[in-house]
Amino acid sequence: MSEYGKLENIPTFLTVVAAALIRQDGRFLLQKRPPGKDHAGLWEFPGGKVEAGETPAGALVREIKEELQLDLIRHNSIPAGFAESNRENVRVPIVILLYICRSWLGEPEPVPGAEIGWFSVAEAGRLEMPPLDGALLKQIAARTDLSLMP
Ligand SMILES: Nc1nc2c([nH]c(=O)n2[C@H]2C[C@H](O)[C@@H](COP(=O)(O)OP(=O)(O)OP(=O)(O)O)O2)c(=O)[nH]1
Repeated sequence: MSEYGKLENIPTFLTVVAAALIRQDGRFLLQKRPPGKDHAGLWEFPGGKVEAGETPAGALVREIKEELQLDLIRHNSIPAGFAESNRENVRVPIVILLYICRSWLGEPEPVPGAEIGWFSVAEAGRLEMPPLDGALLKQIAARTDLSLMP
């Protein structure tokens, strides 16, 4: 947490950053949220909320380190798409910015209670994911190199 505190306490939308960490075989990492958090049991792209004072790219580096013990190489994270929640049905709307990352340092290690796996777009489409992730998957699938995988 930065010294400025949580943006959740201000009536605005929240910016969330997330990464599609794509392995050489084209599969990307998803993690299953541990019990007790929002979206427990659903598969998600690793990431989290941008904190006050951070840039989205800076927040991505921090979140990926916190959640997976990986060091991202900042210039290798490419914006890949976004999704936003509908203002109805939610307490605080969010905008998720998705980046594609194809290189990093380290081996992913999930936080206690979380599970990780590597999936093609087709495989991910069969997992239980939060509603906004369907839109993110479609944007990844639009990349021809990934959409052709079984
Ligand atoms: N990381 C991530 N969050 C997602 C995805 N899809 C989706 O709807 N979300 C939502 C869930 C949460 O409302 C929000 C991310 O919040 P978070 O709980 O991961 O954020 P954080 O790590 O900063 O956690 P905290 O400090 O609030 O506990 O975005 C996704 O694919 N990845």
